[in-house]
Amino acid sequence: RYGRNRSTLPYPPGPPADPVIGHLRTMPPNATAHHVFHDWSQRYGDVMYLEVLRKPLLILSSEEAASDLLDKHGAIYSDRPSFPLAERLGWTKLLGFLSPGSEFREARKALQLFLDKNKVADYKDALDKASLVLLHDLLQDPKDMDHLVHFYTSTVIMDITYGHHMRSKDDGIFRMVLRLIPIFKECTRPSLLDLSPIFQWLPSWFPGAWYQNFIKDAKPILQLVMQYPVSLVQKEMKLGTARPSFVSEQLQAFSQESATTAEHVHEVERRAFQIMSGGTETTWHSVTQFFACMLLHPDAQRRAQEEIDRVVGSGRLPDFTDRDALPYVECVLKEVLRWKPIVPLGMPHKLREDHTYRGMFIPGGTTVITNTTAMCLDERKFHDAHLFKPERFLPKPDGAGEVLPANVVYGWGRRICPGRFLADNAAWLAMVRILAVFVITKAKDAHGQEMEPDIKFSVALTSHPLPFPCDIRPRSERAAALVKEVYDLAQAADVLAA
Ligand code: HEM
Repeated sequence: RYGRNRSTLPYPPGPPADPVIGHLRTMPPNATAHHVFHDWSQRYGDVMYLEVLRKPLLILSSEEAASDLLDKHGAIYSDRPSFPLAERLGWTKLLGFLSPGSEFREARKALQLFLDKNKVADYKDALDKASLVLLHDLLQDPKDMDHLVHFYTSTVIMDITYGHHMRSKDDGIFRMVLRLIPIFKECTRPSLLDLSPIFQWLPSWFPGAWYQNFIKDAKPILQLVMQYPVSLVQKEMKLGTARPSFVSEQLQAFSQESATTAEHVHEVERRAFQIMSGGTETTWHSVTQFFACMLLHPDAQRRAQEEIDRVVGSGRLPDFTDRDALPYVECVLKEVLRWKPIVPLGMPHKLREDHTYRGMFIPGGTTVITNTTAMCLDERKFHDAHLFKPERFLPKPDGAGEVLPANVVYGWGRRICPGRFLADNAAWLAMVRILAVFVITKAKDAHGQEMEPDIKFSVALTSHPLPFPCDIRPRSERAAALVKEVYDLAQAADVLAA
């Protein structure tokens, strides 16, 4: 039910446009769009309207506007725009890209049940083990921090999703996961396909048709990563050796309903892949970003460590039972997520039918972008928003009593991130244990001079700090010995259980 209503109501404001092509020339590149949209929002307001080659685009830069539209009018604001490159990769039936309907509801329900707030308590064991490996490996090879953090988040996801126990970085499935990193980055890059499907027929040598080779190379990798781990679980189920996991639960559920068909198996592959693809990289970004924040803000690092020492002492590692007693650490986690949002422009939604908001007309079919960066830098909500100040979240009078709504970080309405409770637990445990054991300081150059960190970010759909030098060492010999002890015990228990 799309229609134009120009005569009665104005469109939301936006920057000046060219005839016919609209804002095509003014659209910023992906890597800087969040900053440019933030600047524009200061001039044109928190509800901005643009058109690129007649395709309508709405940019929401305040929590109020996003909540009014995407939460309160979720029935019409929960669709996704088309992602031509992702579609050509065969991702149309992945939850993140599905339009609302029965397939969406079923897939969403399966993921929500598996990642629900109470259910994620079952994964604390997996997090505990994976975090011990992270601490242990950081002692051995601190320079490999970024890779080790990625291994941590991947280990957790592989364990709970496929029951696959990754023992080393040479694990075949982990090596497959690594091959996904450049693919995920490329698939949000604008291409000629965004302009018209006709460009899918261009030959790969044609200028600008880079995506042809990309699709050819990426498709078999994606197919392998989707199918292979599920096929392993199927084999293990036949042998009776499968560990409990999302995939084994789903396959069992399908087989109880009726005879399992190839389409059932493909559906399980897609759902599991969606957990893997949504869950490994995002949490990885947040923990690596935490290292950057601690390096840049030694006072915050010290204050969090003092709190942990006071509450937990030095005789054991912190665990989830300590969480409520560590309010400052909680603030550090929130500030890491606010200061540089992991998903700087959220994931776009699409409006299904014409709508009126604050007396302005928004046409059906509009792509809606939530400018998370602008919301996190909103000075009305966050004093000195550009500064990293965890205490802003402490209640008054110790802090400023500021609040970071979960939606701002994890999205909106019917599309809110289903993995948010797991992400929160995984990031918290890694951060609190790293703070308990390590001190993160500036690295020194060959002349013994401290190197001033200049942290830059690689931004596509998600944002990740580019490699930065830092020194990560145990806070004391006791702390290092404790990690080794607990790690050895956990390994021994694992061998016994296997
Ligand atoms: C710090 C970590 C994470 C952040 C910041 C994050 C953020 C987001 C955001 C902003 C969205 C888009 C919501 C919207 O459309 O309004 C999203 C969607 C999604 N996330 Fe996450 N996420 C994180 C971790 C995870 C984890 C651990 C999983 C899975 C285990 C996951 C699975 C998903 C899925 C499947 C969707 C698509 C939902 C849909 O389209 O209905 N995410 N996430």
